Amino acid sequence: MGFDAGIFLEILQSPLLLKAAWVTIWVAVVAQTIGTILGFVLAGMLAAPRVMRWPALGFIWLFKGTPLLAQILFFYSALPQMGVPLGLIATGLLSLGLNEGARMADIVRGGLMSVSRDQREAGLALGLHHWQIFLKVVFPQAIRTIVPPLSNNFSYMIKATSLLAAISFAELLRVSQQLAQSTTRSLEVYLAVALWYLAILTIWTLIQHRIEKAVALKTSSHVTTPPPIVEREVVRAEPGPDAASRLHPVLEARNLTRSFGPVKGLDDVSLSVGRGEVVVILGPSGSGKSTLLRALNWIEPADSGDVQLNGESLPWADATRRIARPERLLNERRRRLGMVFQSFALFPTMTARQNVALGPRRLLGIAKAEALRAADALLDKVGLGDKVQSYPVELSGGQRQRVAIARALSMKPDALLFDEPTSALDPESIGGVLGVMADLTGQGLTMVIVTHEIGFARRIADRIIYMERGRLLMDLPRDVAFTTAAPDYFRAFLSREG
Ligand SMILES: Nc1ncnc2c1ncn2[C@@H]1O[C@H](COP(=O)(O)OP(=O)(O)OP(=O)(O)O)[C@@H](O)[C@H]1O
Repeated sequence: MGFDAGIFLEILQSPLLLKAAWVTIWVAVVAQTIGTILGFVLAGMLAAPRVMRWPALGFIWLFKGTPLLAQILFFYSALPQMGVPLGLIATGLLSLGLNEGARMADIVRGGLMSVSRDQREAGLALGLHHWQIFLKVVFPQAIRTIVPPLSNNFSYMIKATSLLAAISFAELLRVSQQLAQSTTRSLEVYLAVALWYLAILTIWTLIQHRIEKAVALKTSSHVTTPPPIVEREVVRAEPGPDAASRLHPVLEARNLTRSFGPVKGLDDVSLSVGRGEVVVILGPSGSGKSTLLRALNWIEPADSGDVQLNGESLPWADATRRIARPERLLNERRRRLGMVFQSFALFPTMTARQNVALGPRRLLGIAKAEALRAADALLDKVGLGDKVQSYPVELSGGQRQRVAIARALSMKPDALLFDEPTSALDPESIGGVLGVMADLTGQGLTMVIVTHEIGFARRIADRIIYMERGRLLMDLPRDVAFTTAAPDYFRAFLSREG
């Protein structure tokens, strides 16, 4: 008997299959809901003292360690014999729901653990109750980690309902078995059922995208109109014929622009940094200093302009025609620029020496023993010879930042970029980090430093750059920048910053 398209279409739309599809959907939804709630309860028990943890562990062990079909048959046949008669619907929902609870417990636990401890501590410090911290702080963040695997589990749940056919539950598979027997058209019937499953799962995939979008971190759609630009005279000292930025330019930005809605993060910024120069970028908060530094390293995209490293051009297209750069090209470029972040950004699962040795080992292909030896030497250089085996969590802020500097140095970069390296530090640690940076300036390294430490800039910079509202307004040698020859707006900034 060959395939008959007419019969297939008739079966596809048959009220029996339609009803069975509906049963499949609601059973999956209710079982998933039971499983998800149970998952949260079990995850809570796992985080509780031992007396609560053991029953949760036992439950998970039992339900994850035995086949779902065996659990369904147990609830269906063994429980009534033990004096607990369950109806067909209860058996189906309970077996799928309990099994899912065991699977969800780990997913929920992973989600809750993904929220960093300082978020809870910040809530406690505000005086929030534990349940308020959970509802307002932890849950909204954890849910972003929980939703993708939860959605995946629900897709599995839709298919797992077919196991209920074993206890004659009238879901899609069971009904199709009956239809195949009564019509003797198994090819058309099973094809129709497969299409039904596919349709349900496709709709679910679309809903899943919506949910993931809804729980993703929001960016504000509020558009602020920037205050009108105050016209300022741009003051740039023309570099002399033997200036490093003219003779040996390492890093050059040409006409970089970057807009965030109506806000101009970078407004036609050009600058050239010569080999061995120490350039400090100053400016009020929000003036575009970090955006510039990140664009120089291709971490932040620019709308247009060009960033040259040792004369090698890597232009951004204009705003309407962004060029997709091959990742390999960008990585090669980034490897030649070391970057130190405000928040240290050390890898928490690695010791100080592993953090420092990672780049040379993995990217420069240096042998492990040699990379570790070099890492120890660099850590010694930044005053952390006794901390090579410590993990980031065991180090103070200042020590972490010094490891970050050693890590940036480990790649022997052409230039080092510092993005407010001391802003997250207490006054005592700031001195140590600035001391290490000051030492580096004496070693011929090319450095671009964004900082609010005016005194430090005054001591170590070769050139001072001043930015305001995304514009580079001043570029002067240090000796001139801190004199009365500097423009009024810069001197006003210095007196404001104290
Ligand atoms: N991802 C973003 N989305 C929207 N606006 C942004 C974004 N990043 C930066 N901006 C805006 O661009 C401007 C420049 O920001 P940037 O972080 O570069 O300033 P900054 O000079 O480094 O400030 P600070 O000294 O406070 O760190 C600011 O007005 C900021 O609000």
